[in-house]
Parts: sequence; structure tokens; C-alpha cells
Amino acid sequence: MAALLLLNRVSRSTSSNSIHRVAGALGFNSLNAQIHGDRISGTLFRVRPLATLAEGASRFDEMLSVNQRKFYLLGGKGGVGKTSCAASLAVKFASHGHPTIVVSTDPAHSLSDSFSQDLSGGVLKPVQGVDSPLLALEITPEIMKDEIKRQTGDKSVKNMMDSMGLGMFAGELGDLNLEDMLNAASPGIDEIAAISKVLQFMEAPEYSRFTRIVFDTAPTGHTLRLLSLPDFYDSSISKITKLKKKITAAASAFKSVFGKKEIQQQELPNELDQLKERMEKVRNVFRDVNTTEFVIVTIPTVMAINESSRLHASLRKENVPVHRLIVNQLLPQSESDCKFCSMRRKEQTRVLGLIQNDTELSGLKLIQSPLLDAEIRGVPALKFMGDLIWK
Ligand SMILES: Nc1ncnc2c1ncn2[C@@H]1O[C@H](COP(=O)(O)OP(=O)(O)OP(=O)(O)O)[C@@H](O)[C@H]1O
Repeated sequence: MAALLLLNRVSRSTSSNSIHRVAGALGFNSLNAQIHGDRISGTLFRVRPLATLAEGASRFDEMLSVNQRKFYLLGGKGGVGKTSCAASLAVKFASHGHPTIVVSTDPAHSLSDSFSQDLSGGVLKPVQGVDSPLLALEITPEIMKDEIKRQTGDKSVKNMMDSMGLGMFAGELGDLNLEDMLNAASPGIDEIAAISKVLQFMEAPEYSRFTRIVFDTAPTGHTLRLLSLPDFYDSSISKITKLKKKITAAASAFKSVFGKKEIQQQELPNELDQLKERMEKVRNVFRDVNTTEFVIVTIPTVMAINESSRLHASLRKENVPVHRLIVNQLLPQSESDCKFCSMRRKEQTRVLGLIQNDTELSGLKLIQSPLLDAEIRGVPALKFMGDLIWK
């Protein structure tokens, strides 16, 4: 029981190596800590339990204990605090000895803003101010598009038919290529880029030491597309593969009539089969309770809770493991409570009650995260937030 938090603000400065250690010893937490030479100054908050709402522990020890690689995807409605929660989780994992990568798949990136450092450019960049390895990546669709083109190479249908001696029949099909075929029906390059990165993290030896991969996902719609994309690809690739087999069979028949050597199946490029296999791998990872967890982030409003409930239903349908729900931006109790604040708090308490009665959400571990009186920017602030949420 008891998890709403009271934050009393006291300004201080200290010459300690770690403002967090000193703050902890004094019974405070710190936010907006700044380092000036050997001095650290910042704002300290005292955090103590107040209200009598359901327990909000995230069981971070569980999240930490597994040594094998785990993927954490944080998602929810726009603006609820997904990036702040994802960034704070990544900092916390790294601070507890897990080499971590945090990836933004949201086309409207805010990782750089959240960490208050430049993490743009579509490449993995080390996050400054964290003791153990923490890399960040804002996936840039344009850069990824080129990368995907390079990976898929020239798969034009005309070339394929040429290689079978059927170039003269290619006609209109000549302009068609695999990338266009997939893009035409595909939900979006952002999701493809994200999947492609997951594959790289899974397969490339240089990333093997990273045991935690945290995804700051785009608002709900995009995220659901991301998760169902491997299935979409799987079915598209199956169709294309069938089409290729039919063309090959027709070519063989055609050539044998004219006395040419029959085309062997193994002459066909097998990249599509490989792509299908890799997509299956991603799909399995997203659905494996041992490798992946999707954490839903929400705020205490009826609209956000309803969307979270729908999100959980969709994730359940996709068999994506979900155990935790963060309710962010809960108004803390204050000694000089204004009427507006007490009304809002009452409403928020009512909404928390709705979660407990929601069939989709009631079974999830509820994590309560207070609304702070400062924007969460920079590693010290993220550490502060992480200590409130991930415990
Ligand atoms: N608990 C909190 N207390 C105070 N400010 C918060 C809290 N959580 C998030 N914020 C602030 O709210 C803003 C939006 O947060 P954030 O970018 O993490 O949300 P998001 O869900 O990732 O947004 P988007 O959907 O636009 O990507 C930021 O300015 C962030 O600092």
C-alpha cells in the first residue's frame, strides 16, 4: 500500500563527488544536478509516501536479475512520458551494470531533448554522464532507407526474368522491384527501420555485449504496426516467393519445349527466404516472454486509460508480453493544497480506480510516477526519475 509521493523542494549545493549519494544520506533525492568543476549544485527533493493507493513497485530487481539480453519496449499515447520513462530505464540499467542501448523509433524523436545532448544522426552515440556503457540511437528514416536499399540490392523483376532467359516477356513488370512492392503496402519506413535495427542488434557480434535494449516507441498506432510488421512481411514474402516459383516453373516448361536446359530451382536467388527467416526471428523475439517486455505508459485521465486498455488488448492479441503499467504525472500531495490541485487529485484517484476495474489493465503491475515540478532533462534528472519509478 501507499505510493503517492510528496516532494518538498530544498535548494542546496555540495562539493561531493556524487550529489545523489549525499542527497540519499540526507534523505533526499536530487534533480537538475549540475557539475561545475569539482562542485555539484542542484535541487534536492524529499520524497516520502503519502496517500493510500495501490502499491506501485516496479520490481526492478526482477528486470535486472536476468543476465541474458532483454528487449524493453515502452509505448503509449502521445505525450504521456514514454521517452522520459524509457530514457530513465536505460540510465538505470546502465548504472546497474547492464551495457544498454536505448533506441527511439518515434519519427518525432525526443531522446536528444530528454538526455539534453545531441544523439541525432541515425547512428549509435555514447550517452555522456553515465558510468557504464549506454548508447543511444534515434532512427532516421532517410538514412535507414538507403541502408535497406543497400541490403535488398537490385531485385528487379526484369533482372530476375532476364536471368531465366525470359527478359522479352518482362514488359510492364520490368519496372517493378522488391522494395517498391514491399513499400507499396508497407505501413512505413520507420517501422521497417526499427525492425532492421533489431535484427542488427540480434545478429552483429559488436552488439552482443549489450544485455538491455530499451525502445522508446512512437505513439500507439505506429507501435502496433511495428509489432505486426514481421507478420506482414512474412505473408508478403511468401506471396512473392510463390510468384517466383510459378515464373520458374513456366520458364522451365517454355525452355524444355525449345530444347534448352531446364532451370534448376537452386538457380533462384534465396534472399527472400533469408529475409523471411530473419523476420520470423524478430517476430519470435517480440513474442517471447523471456526476451521481451512491453511496458505501457499512461497518465491518469480517462482518455489515456481507455487508449491503454485498447493497446493492451491489441498487444495481447499479438502475444506480446506485457506485465507493467506506468501511470505517470500523478499529482503529488502538497501541504498548501490549492482547490485546483485537490480537484485534479480527486479525479486522478478516481481514474486509478478505473484501472483497477479494467479487465485489460487490472492484472498489470501498477507503477505510479509523480508529476515533478521541473522538466525531466539530462542524465541527473533521468536518474532522479528512474529512482522514483524503477524500484
Ligand atoms: N512525471 C513527470 N513530471 C514532470 N514532467 C514530465 C513527467 N513525465 C514527462 N514529463 C515531461 O513531459 C514532456 C513529454 O514527455 P515525453 O517526451 O517523455 O513524452 P512522450 O510520451 O515520449 O511524448 P511523445 O509522444 O511526443 O514522444 C517532457 O517535457 C517531459 O519532461
